[in-house]
Amino acid sequence: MQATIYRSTGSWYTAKTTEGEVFQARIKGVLKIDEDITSTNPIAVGDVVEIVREGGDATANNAMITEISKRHNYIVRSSPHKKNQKHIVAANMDQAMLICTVKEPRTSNGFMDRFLVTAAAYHIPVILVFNKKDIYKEKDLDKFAELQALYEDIGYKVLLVSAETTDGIDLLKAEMKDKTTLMSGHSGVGKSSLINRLLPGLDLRTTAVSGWSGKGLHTTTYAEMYDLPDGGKLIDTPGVREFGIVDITKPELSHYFLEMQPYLQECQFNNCLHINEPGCAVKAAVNEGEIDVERYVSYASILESIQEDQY
Ligand SMILES: Nc1nc2c(ncn2[C@@H]2O[C@H](COP(=O)(O)OP(=O)(O)OP(=O)(O)O)[C@@H](O)[C@H]2O)c(=O)[nH]1
Ligand SMILES: [Zn+2]
Repeated sequence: MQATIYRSTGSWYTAKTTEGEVFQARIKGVLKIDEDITSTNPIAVGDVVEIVREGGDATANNAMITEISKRHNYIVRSSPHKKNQKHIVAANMDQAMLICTVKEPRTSNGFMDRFLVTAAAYHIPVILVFNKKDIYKEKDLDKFAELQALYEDIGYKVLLVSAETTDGIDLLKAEMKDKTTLMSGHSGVGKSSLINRLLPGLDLRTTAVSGWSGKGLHTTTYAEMYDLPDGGKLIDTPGVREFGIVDITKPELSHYFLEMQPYLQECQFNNCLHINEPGCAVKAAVNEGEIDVERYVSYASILESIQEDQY
């Protein structure tokens, strides 16, 4: 039977068949995976697998996973447990939503750009969802408008919602209908509150943004997939602070800043990293205001964080 992984807790997986039957499944032997990736987890949420009911008992919903289908995409981050190893967060998504907010606690451009770069590298379209609209004062709305213009210009969709008042939630639902959407965001942005709006009855725990630091507490630990009531699936990811730029090399990086792409062929040197090289078309575009300065600052900072030995 073909099934999709909805949850993984290490050695056990929750798999749902196309008919909607739910199994607790585990891996039989060593799975052959047709990918050039070694990760700490062989199977991730969103994976499509072949399962066989265990022990021939038609009443027990235990199963063995015997095969895994080729992924059409996946997103990885550095393993939380093992240094220099990758952990597959989720597979087979149609899109990702990054939940952001301009206050309590404000999402930095650097954080957004890292997420956008990672998603671009894995060919996953991103929608930026700004939450907590209800508490935005005039200056916050101005900040939002500025960010909306910046990211929409590059080609990203940007939404403004409130989990508190449900303002904008219908638009969010419309974007998710019949698609598999990964939702991410740093702790405290209101991801759990939004998911509770999308999946009434689920009642994910939400935590008040903790004390003086303004940073939320982590309440979620495992990526998990849910069926949306109006069609489509939602993948909730743990309160990841940052998606690592695990697989990206320095020369590749500018390709994932989508607005830089048209200039890359114009640089004098074809291995230009767009920092100090003469005749750099990217820097010229920044100086002429065609590329946003803050995006360029993000670029330079991510470039610096990429290990030299990967270059
Ligand atoms: N004013 C306002 N507060 C909100 C909104 N959405 C969430 N919050 C509050 O923000 C805090 C964090 O919300 P959560 O839903 O727990 O945030 P989270 O992103 O899931 O955080 P983690 O569970 O730590 O990953 C809580 O105090 C929520 O009540 C909103 O739209 N407006
Ligand atoms: Zn250049």
